[in-house]
Amino acid sequence: MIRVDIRAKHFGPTQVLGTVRFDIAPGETVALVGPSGIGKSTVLRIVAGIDNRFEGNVTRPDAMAIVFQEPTLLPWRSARDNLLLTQPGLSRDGAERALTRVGLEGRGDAFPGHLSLGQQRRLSLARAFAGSPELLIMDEPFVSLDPDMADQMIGLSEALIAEHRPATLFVTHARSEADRLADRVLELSGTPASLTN
Ligand SMILES: Nc1ncnc2c1ncn2[C@@H]1O[C@H](COP(=O)(O)OP(=O)(O)OP(=O)(O)O)[C@@H](O)[C@H]1O
Repeated sequence: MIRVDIRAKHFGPTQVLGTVRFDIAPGETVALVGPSGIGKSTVLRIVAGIDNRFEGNVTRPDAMAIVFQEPTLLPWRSARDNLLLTQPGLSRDGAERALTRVGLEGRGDAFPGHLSLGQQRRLSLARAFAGSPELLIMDEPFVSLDPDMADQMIGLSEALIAEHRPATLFVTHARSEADRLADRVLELSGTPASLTN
């Protein structure tokens, strides 16, 4: 169980978040929506443990993966090494299977710069799921993709989530994405932004 209990978050003198409280059950997918600048990424960073400067508590599992807006791949390492370096327990065969699962069969030796943006995003997804995360966090993972590619990536994410069943929290601007992928949609509102659910 992921338990988020944020009571306040300030940037300098500005209070950005008030009470933000929600749980995510194992296997549940939750979308976080709200207007631009309200604090969605700030909530994600706190839930992920990247930002510890807030008032409140977050209970999260150790096995966690984060997918950012832009693929954060190591440019001088092959696609295979991008998986193996972050998942040392993964075998070479396991890496090949993970690449094949996202449509990158036989591309293990390719460097990220030689992959298309869509392929880089597929590799990021493969890397996120390779560690069998109990908690998956995604920050606008489908933004700036053309509609066809966004549709493919959403479909792939949906399938991987169904196979691995992590608790998933993702931010999106697109209500259609939230409705398609999420079991539950949480909306941040107000100043400072809050949410109790
Ligand atoms: N490191 C920082 N220092 C100061 N202010 C910040 C910092 N990071 C974010 N903020 C401010 O906190 C507020 C919330 O930002 P955040 O990025 O969480 O919003 P968001 O809802 O994710 O926005 P968007 O949908 O546009 O990505 C904004 O007013 C932003 O300017």
